Amino acid sequence: MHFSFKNHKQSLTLDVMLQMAARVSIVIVVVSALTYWHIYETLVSATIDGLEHYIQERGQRESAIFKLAESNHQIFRARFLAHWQRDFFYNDPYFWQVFEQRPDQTIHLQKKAYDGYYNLSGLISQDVTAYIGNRAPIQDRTFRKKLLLAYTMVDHFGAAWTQQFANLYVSMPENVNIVYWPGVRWADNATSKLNVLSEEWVYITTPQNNPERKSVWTGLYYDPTALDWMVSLETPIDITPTNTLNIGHDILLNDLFDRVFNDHLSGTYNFIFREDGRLIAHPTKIKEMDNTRGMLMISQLKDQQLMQYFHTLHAKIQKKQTNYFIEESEDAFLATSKIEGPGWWFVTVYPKSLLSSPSLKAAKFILLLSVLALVIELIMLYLVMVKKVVKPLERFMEASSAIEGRHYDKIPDSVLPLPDHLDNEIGKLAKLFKSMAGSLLKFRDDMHSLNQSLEDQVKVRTRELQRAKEKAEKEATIDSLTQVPNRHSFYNRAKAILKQADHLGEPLCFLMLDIDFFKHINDTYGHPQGDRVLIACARTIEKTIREKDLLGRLGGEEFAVLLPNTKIDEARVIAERIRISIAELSFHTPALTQSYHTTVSIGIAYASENMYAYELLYKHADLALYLAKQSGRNLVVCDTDRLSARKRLPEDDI
Ligand SMILES: Nc1nc2c(ncn2[C@@H]2O[C@H](COP(=O)(O)OP(=O)(O)OP(=O)(O)O)[C@@H](O)[C@H]2O)c(=O)[nH]1
Repeated sequence: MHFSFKNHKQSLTLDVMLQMAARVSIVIVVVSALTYWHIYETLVSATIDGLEHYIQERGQRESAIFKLAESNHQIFRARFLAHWQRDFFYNDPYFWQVFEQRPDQTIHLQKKAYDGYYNLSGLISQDVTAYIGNRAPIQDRTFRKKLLLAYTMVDHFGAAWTQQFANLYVSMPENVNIVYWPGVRWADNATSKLNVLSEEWVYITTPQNNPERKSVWTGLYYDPTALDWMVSLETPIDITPTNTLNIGHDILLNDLFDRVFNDHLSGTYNFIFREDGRLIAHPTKIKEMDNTRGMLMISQLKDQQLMQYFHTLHAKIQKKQTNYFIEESEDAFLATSKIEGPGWWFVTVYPKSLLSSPSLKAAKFILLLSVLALVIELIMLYLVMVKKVVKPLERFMEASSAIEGRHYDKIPDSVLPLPDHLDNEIGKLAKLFKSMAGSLLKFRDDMHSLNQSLEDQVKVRTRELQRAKEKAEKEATIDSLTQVPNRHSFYNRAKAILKQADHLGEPLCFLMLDIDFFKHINDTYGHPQGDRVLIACARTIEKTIREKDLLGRLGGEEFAVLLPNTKIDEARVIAERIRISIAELSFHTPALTQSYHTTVSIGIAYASENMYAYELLYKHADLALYLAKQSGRNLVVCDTDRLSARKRLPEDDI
């Protein structure tokens, strides 16, 4: 049997597979989405932890140089004041051995202070230049003492600190600057026009600009002498409120910028800004910074993303007094740490795409694996469904078709095997199906037997009915006593014969017989004897007439014989033969004590031409019989005899 399916709803396997595929697909999508979400959240958490460590360390690292500068200045100031209070050794000859006055009245250190010479301690002094404006109070011994102590300390400390700093200098409000700067003869070419008080690194230290008298930082600037980005730390030393000086460090920022730009986590970038919105370092804004010589405000840049970062971080800095934190913006995590000293903020921009990308990759991988697993599962399901469900169902369908075709025996006999060996529901169904087919088979056989039995009964009953019918018919047409046609039957048959004779124009005779004195026999010998006489007369008449002749009992002791194709003379011969045969019969009483005889009277009517009517023949025969009775009985009288006798008999006798 072949089953074809127009669509999946007609195939159990396809339907189940499609439904499963649809539901599992939803699960796969949900699982993939959850995987993405879980990995992303895990990565975010791990990244934030890592970033906190990173930014903390990075902040400390980038702050180190600035903190060192501040530390250096504290040491320098303490040492300077200590020397001053202990009345630092000073004498003019020594002062003028290292300083010199130029024609423009400005005072400089002698060239040897830069080129190198053995000082009073026997050590080499070098790399120091100095400029003292021509209006400085050089006549003031205290001023000269301040200059010499400052020079001596710059000479001593400068060499120790050049590893980390470009230089060390001391400036004074009297238009003085003494600089230790290897490789840079800073003051050599300075003329009287130079006023160091106009420089930021000096004027920010004045009591007006720095009333708290603490270390202060200049802004970022590009130093044309050093060809480097710099920031300077200035620390005031107040010998008295009016006698002051400042220590200065120029901190080269190239290394810092280089680290900002190049030392970053993979996929991230760093930038530095100042709390007031000034951009200190940014890998993509170098050109703008050069153009503005380090005075670039973030708001000047038309960079919406950077502005957003700044606003986010600024709000956070204002709110939270902490040196490092992680802030989340729309598209990135902003790991931020304060750089101690100049009050800058170091920011690492960690794009969220760095996290979403691996999360998406993992989710895609899970999705791919799941789809692969689904395809394999569907193939397995298809194979299992075909083996475990479809094949058994096909067996059931074949078996059902067999039952529909009434071939019940094919199932219990396992011509169409059902999976009744299985222990599951299909196995149970198969057993039930087989049992049902067995019941149907038994029912069919029972029905067949019952049918056969009914058919046999019907046959028997039909035969009985036939016999009864035949008997009834016979009883209806045959006289039960004499077994010859009764009056009614004789009449019907005689009419048919008469009709045929009339049609053929054949001659025909009608005999009417009546046993003589029959009442006497009954009365004398009993009614049963009378019956025997009637039977014997009938048998005798039968034997005497021809096969084509028709005998009938008209009633009582009266018989009639129709003789077809018989002329009157032939009829008379037959009638005489009957009369004689009966007369010759001998009867005995049951006890054989007596014997007796009987006779018959016969009337003959002849049918010819227009005489074929039964009633007419009957009447004529009856009249002839009457005449025979009247004439003495045991006689044969023809109708024609009666007519001739008529002439002799009165009409009333008829
Ligand atoms: N045993 C017997 N008697 C019958 C049967 N049918 C009629 N009978 C009797 O036949 C007798 C006829 O008597 P009747 O009509 O007087 O005629 P009959 O005695 O023969 O006198 P005739 O005909 O004049 O010679 C009656 O006694 C009837 O009871 C029958 O089937 N069996």
